[in-house]
This record gives sequence, C-alpha cells and structure tokens, in this order.
Amino acid sequence: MKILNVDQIRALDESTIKHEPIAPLNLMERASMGFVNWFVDHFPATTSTKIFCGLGNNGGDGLAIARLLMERDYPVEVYVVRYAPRESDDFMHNHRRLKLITEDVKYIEYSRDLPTLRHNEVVIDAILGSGLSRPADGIVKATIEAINRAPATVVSVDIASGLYVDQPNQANDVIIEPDHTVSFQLPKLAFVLPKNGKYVGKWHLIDIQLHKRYIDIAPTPYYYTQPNEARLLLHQRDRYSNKGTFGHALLLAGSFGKIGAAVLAARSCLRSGVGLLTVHVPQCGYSIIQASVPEAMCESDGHQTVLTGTSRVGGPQPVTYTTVGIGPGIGKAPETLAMLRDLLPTITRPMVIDADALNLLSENRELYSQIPQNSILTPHPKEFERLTKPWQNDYEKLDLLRDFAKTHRVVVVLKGAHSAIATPTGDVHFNSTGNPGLSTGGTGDVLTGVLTALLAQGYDSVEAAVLGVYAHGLAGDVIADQRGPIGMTASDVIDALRWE
Ligand SMILES: NC(=O)C1=CN([C@@H]2O[C@H](COP(=O)(O)OP(=O)(O)OC[C@H]3O[C@@H](n4cnc5c(N)ncnc54)[C@H](OP(=O)(O)O)[C@@H]3O)[C@@H](O)[C@H]2O)[C@H](O)CC1
Ligand SMILES: [K+]
Repeated sequence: MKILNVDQIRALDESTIKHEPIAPLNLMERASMGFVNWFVDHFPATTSTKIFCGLGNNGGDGLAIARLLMERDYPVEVYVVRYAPRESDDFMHNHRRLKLITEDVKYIEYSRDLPTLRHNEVVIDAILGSGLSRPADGIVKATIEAINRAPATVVSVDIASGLYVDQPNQANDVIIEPDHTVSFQLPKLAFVLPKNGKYVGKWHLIDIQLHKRYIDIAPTPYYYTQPNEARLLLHQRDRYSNKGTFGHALLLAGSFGKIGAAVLAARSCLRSGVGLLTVHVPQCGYSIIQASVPEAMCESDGHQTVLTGTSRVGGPQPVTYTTVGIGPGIGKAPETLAMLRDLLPTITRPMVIDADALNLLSENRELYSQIPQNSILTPHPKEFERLTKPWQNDYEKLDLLRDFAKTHRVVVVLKGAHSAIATPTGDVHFNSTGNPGLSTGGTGDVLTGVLTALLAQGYDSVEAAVLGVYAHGLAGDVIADQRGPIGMTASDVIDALRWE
C-alpha cells in the first residue's frame, strides 16, 4: 500500500471529486460516515462525547460527525475553536446543517471557554488535519493542552491536531496525544515513524473510495506492507522439489557465551524453509549446535572462543554456498574482523549481515565497498547510527537510510516499531506487523536466520526482506494474541513462524 505526501493527498481528493465525480461536501459526508461507523463499533451509544472542531475541512468533518452521532442518539457536545475569522466552505455548510438539529454549539475563543473533561468521556479531535501549516498557538494550543491533560479517551479525525503529515515537528510543538487516530484511505508517513508513537496512538484506516487510478500512478518511495501483499510474495513449492531446490545456507555465528545466538539463527533458518544449513561456530559451540540443532551440519572454527574462519573441518568455501548469513553473537575480536575482511571479497551473491558484523563494518568503513550488492543489512537504530551518523529526527534518519541503501546498493532493514526496509533504488517499505514483545534478546538473531533462509531459497533481496520482516513480526503478534507481549522469547517467535 502506498504512502503519499500531503500534496498528493490533496491532489487525490481533487482527482476523486473530478473523476468520480462527487461534490466535495459529499466526499466529506462519506469520510465522516466512515468515521462514525468506526466510532459506533468501538463506543456504545451511551458514551458522552465532546467534539472539538477547527475551522477548516477537518473541522467540517467534526461537525458532520457530530450531526451523524446525534442522529444515532449519542450524547454529543460540539465545541468550535474560533482561532481565526475564516472558515472553509464545507465547514460553513456543515455548521448550518448542524444548527438545523441543535442550537447547542459552543465556541472557544478564550481559555475560560474550555470545558472540563472527565475520564469516562470521549473527545473527538477535529481541530486541525492535513492542512496544518504552522505550529499550534494561542487558543488552539490551549485547547490541545487541555485535551492532553484530561483523563478522557481521545480519538483524532484523520491525524492528531498539530502533527505534520510528512515533515518533522519541532520539539516544543503542542500536539494532540490520541488513543486512536481514524484516518482515510492511506496511511500517512507520520504514522509509521517511531518517535511519533504518542501522537498517533492506534491507527485505523477507513476506505472512502478515493480515486484508485490516481493512487495507482502516484509516484512515491514509501510503502506500507499489507497482509495480502506479503502473502503474494510467498513462493509456492513445486511437488517435485528436493532439498537442493531450497539452497544451502552457511551461518557464521556465535562466540564464547553467545552460542545461543547461533542456535537461534540456525533454528529459525530451518523453520523458514532452507534446504540445507551449515553453521560455522568457534570450537566451544560445536557440541552445542550438534546437540541442539540436529538438522544442521556444523563446522568448527580453528579458534576455541571466537570466529576466525580458519580450519574449517572439511567444509566447502563460502562461495559454494547459496547464501551466507553472518553476525549473530560473533563479537568484535581482531581475528573475527580479519575473517570478515577475507570473506567479503569471496562472496558474489547477496548475503545477510547483522549485529557485530555490522559493528565491525562501521569501525572499518573501507569495507563498505566490499559488501556484495543486494545484501541485506539488519541494524537496530544504534547500529545504524554507527554505520552512518547521528540524526536530529525520524525524517533525517529516513534520508540517511535511503542514502545508505542507494550508495552501497544494499537492502537495509532498520529494526524497530514499523521496521523500515530501504532498497537499493531508494524505496522504503514499512512493516505492518510486530509489537513491543519482540524487544527482547535473540529476536534479531531469529530474523537473521529467517532472511538467510529466504535468500537461500531464491527470493530476491527486497522480497526476502519485506516478507521475512513481515513474517517475523506476525509470529510475534500471534504470540502476543495468545498470551500477551510480555515474556515473549526469541524461541517462541521461531515456533510461531508460519509460511502460508
Ligand atoms: N481524502 C481525505 O483525506 C479527506 C479529507 N478531508 C478532511 O480534510 C482535512 C484537510 O482539510 P484542510 O481544510 O485542508 O485542512 P485543515 O482542516 O487541517 O485546516 C486548514 C486551515 O487551518 C489553518 N491552519 C493551519 N495550521 C494552523 C495552525 N497551526 N493554527 C491555526 N490554523 C492553522 C489553515 O490556514 P492556512 O493559513 O495554512 O491556510 C487553514 O485555514 C483532512 O485532514 C480531513 O480531515 C475531507 O473531509 C474529505 C476527504
Ligand atoms: K485532527
């Protein structure tokens, strides 16, 4: 699913109005009706509801929503925040329509006009929407602050008032902190950026049948992975296939005290459909791998505690493997760096690079040019900062991410809420699965195993990253549904992986 910028969202509205065709007011009615249907599903008709409206079309939505909820007998109070002398046409029209059914519309011009908000009430925030052009100040700011202070449940229409759709807010901007955002048709970039979490809450999309053709041809680098899109990426297995069909992966993982990382990556690699797996670990890990991952072959390194790449016991060279994954638990010993230096030029196919392998790269940036094209790198934000440089906000981080992927012609999976997958062409796919339960040791090792398995099976790097990250998050969601996110382990995630 595409994520469009604010100008495109405006043009999409206009295109819908022109091509459907539909009057702007009727489009507003359709959007408001969609919101109300969502609201009715979530809050009973006894819910005391206060709607705060601005003077633009977001406020127009709020007035239409007020009328539609009153028609359904919700106890609704309407407040118009009068911050300017100007009102949009569709605001005015909905204002007139509302006045036909109630005289009781209140106006907020000064702080003393603000009502008291109680915990058992719901506030609908329709003050400012995608038309935000400057920080909230004056009475708008005071109203937002009062809503944020209140114990009431808050639902924002389209986007939290004060939050920009696709550009950074300043640190001292005053922004609604909603429990829910109910938006129209497509996600907004602001929704998928981790730092905006409290300004978005849970977000929901209402299909208001905006012009499909416009969406189809609109250029954008940003995508949000939908379940059906992920499912379409899945390769179907041929009945006549054999284990050779699904590749032979080599995982270079583990060091003394961190052999568990190798075990987790190996198990998830096998659970993700690899044909054959060889795990290369320091000597101290040999028996552990043999005993705990019997399906894998094991190669012992010449070194007791760290990877050096020497003395592989009868193992073929990396070049003969379909795919190599490196990083989980390897540490940063000088011998391991030397191994990485020797290894990179010998690998011609995309590989998976994670954890301390990324840290070794960031400390030896001359190696960037040796990374095989289309490799998948899986940094968490701190690792990504080491690979690049610090950023001021999520938008700057996104630029760095796209730049890095383009410059080095790699796929970068920046892990976090809505993991962002940047491609060598500069596109970014935001993941739609996963939950805070995944923030626990070992889940990154599991992801490395998953991605290594997908590359070994012949998925291209972008598809492998989009599908693998989606499936990994979905496994976390399945566990969270069953028994909550707290206490989830990386091993649980492996067990919950599904490829169907
Ligand atoms: N397809 C859809 O998504 C649909 C969306 N709809 C709704 O329409 C709004 C967008 O409406 P718009 O009128 O463009 O924008 P706003 O309601 O956000 O407000 C614009 C006015 O507010 C002024 N403004 C901007 N920033 C501030 C501020 N900080 N303080 C005070 N006033 C502000 C702005 O002034 P300018 O000087 O910039 O012109 C405007 O006067 C969208 O969010 C949806 O809710 C439609 O209902 C249908 C489909
Ligand atoms: K709003």
